[in-house]
Amino acid sequence: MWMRGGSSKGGYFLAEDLPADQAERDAFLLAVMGSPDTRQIDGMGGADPLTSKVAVVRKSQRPGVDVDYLFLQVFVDQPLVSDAQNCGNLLAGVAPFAIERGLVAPQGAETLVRIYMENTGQIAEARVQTPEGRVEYAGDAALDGVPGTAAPIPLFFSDTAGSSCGALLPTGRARDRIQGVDVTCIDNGMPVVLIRAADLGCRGDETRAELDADESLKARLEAIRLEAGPLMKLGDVSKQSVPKMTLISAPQDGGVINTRSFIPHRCHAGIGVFGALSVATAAALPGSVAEGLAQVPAGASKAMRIEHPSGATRVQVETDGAGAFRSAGLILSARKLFDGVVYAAARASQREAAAE
Ligand SMILES: O=C(O)/C=C(\CC(=O)C(=O)O)C(=O)O
Repeated sequence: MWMRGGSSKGGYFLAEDLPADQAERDAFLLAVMGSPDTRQIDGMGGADPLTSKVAVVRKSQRPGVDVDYLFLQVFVDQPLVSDAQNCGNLLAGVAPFAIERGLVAPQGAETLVRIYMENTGQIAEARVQTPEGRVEYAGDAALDGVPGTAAPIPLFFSDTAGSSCGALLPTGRARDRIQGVDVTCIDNGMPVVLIRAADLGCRGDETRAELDADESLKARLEAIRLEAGPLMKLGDVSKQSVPKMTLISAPQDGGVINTRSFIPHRCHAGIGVFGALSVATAAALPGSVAEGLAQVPAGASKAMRIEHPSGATRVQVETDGAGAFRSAGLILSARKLFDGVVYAAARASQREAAAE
């Protein structure tokens, strides 16, 4: 099934429909998307990292969990399929897909689906509108970066710190200096390196196209990223899509902070879901590079708008007495676009790349 999940789009597969062997599975998915090719002309991918994504879903054997979700990023212009990151946007489509495929029975007007996120070993809860026992996609929830409105899918997370790096602050510090630039390395659902835009000669409000065209900026970011990877306990990240690199600047539209995120080689049209949560966490962290830029609301329960090129992502955060994030929620939506048969035959080069 092809679905929009949040502000991303991708293929949703039942685990049992994919080859069990990982190299065969990856070769098949490269062929499905048409990678590597900047246009992905021979496949379903949309020539953008945000539309070259896969969700693999299965019924869960874990107590209290309905389905397991594995996210796979299929690179556009490299023969790589990576499970090293999670994706909160495709996550929005997992619960409707699970109901559509009969993995979860509808429970009345609204169905709660508990999802184990295999990439990070953490749990998310999603609520899907299911009047008359069927998924309702139409509704009035708007998402910046997605035209129109759709039925809201509230998502809730209570345990996202150290998702891939093992600790909220993987270097043990709120601020590090890499390649002469102050950075904050953080992982509250997504490994992210925050850098003040001004420290790299940027304003922070550049368009996605302007930033994507800035080869010297991208080279600088990549050099910092390759050094940050091992410091963040991610090892060699040269063939990985994490950590994400986020330029921050003062909010321009009443939000907490303004962002431009590289995921990691192209600028995001908005910001990832867990990326936004990690940035929100850094914004509230004393000593981070966001200090002096971020406008963080007072109180234990915080409505935080993270500004990005398409508008803002709204995250509702609950903190404990000491100000540490305890849980977070946000409202996304998803839409079923197509359900059918995808035709793909891996070429020898795709099989060889996937076997490496
Ligand atoms: O950062 C990326 O690669 C893009 C994402 C990931 C995401 O959703 C997240 O951070 O949770 C997206 O917008 O789909």
